[in-house]
Amino acid sequence: MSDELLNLRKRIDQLDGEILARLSERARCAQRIGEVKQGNLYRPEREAQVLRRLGDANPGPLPDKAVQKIFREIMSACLGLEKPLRVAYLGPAGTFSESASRKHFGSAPDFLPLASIEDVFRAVEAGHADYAVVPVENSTEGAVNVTLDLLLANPLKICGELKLRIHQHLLSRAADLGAVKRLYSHSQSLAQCHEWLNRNLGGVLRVPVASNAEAARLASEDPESCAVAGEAAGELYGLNKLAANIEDAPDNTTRFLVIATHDAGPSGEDKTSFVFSARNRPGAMHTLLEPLARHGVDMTKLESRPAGGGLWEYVFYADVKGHREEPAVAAALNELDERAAFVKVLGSYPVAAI
Ligand SMILES: O=C(O)C(=O)C[C@]1(C(=O)O)C=C[C@@H](O)C=C1
Repeated sequence: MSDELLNLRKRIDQLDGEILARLSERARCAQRIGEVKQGNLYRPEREAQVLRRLGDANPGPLPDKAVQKIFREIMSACLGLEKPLRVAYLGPAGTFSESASRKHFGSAPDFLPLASIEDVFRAVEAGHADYAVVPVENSTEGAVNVTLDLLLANPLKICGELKLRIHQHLLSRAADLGAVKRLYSHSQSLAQCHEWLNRNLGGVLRVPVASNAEAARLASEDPESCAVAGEAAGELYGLNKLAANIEDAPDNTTRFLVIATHDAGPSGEDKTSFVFSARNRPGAMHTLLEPLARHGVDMTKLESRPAGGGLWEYVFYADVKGHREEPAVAAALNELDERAAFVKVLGSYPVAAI
């Protein structure tokens, strides 16, 4: 071994020792915070501030995202010392919802895969889970209506959001595409990759199944099958990646919400989500949204859903920039409340930090 290599490794050992000593000191601080702070131990607003500050202060050469991932895990482990969290998601293990849950909470919590989005909401309401991660919209497929309907019907709040780039891979026990006779996947993933599949696997039978993870499990049992699924499912079932990133839209992304019995405190860069319904009168929508414009509140999303009560009656889901405790947002929501048939604030939460 060259002298230079030897010396560099010695330096790394020394630095690792220093990092470890500092990490232990940080963990003791977090433990003490857990004893002195009142209320919820998990503080999404504080975590978002830590991640943003470190992203801004990063001197390199590590990319901001890499630094933030490391600190996400550090905070996850520190919070685990204060209290292990239980996080519910739409299972089975290996789904994109699991990847989203781990991206947001790190690996310290106990993760609880459940059979439906309804079950996920119910688990938090019944206290079987502290938090839940649910998909709310996909850049190619649009809104996840079950989630929107449950947000309206439920007393639970939104305390966070995150975005996950959805990369679909062709996974199999087979060594190459030529040996494959059947393809399993969730219908949404088949839709997201149909152009690639038509070009490369036109003659192969496509079998829609309940989830990508289930598709990977089936492919692991039969070397003549393959699955379209994400990285996590492929690793869980030990499959070869025959082709990577086969999604047709290069920026395929799903937005997830974090659900709890409470929302988040102000972090300095927040969003507020609410649902409202309009009285059926000409110009009603303009009257309702006018206070937002007058108070300088930016709307980032507006989505309609049938109200369920009568034909052609709608509820509207809106996201605005800012926290509900900020004066402009509070004033605009108050005025909206006076004018609308119904308003429900779903929560204020930090804009996705990573
Ligand atoms: O600041 C706190 O309230 C902490 O508990 C510390 C800490 C952290 O590790 O930085 C851990 C968990 C919280 O969700 C936020 C931050």
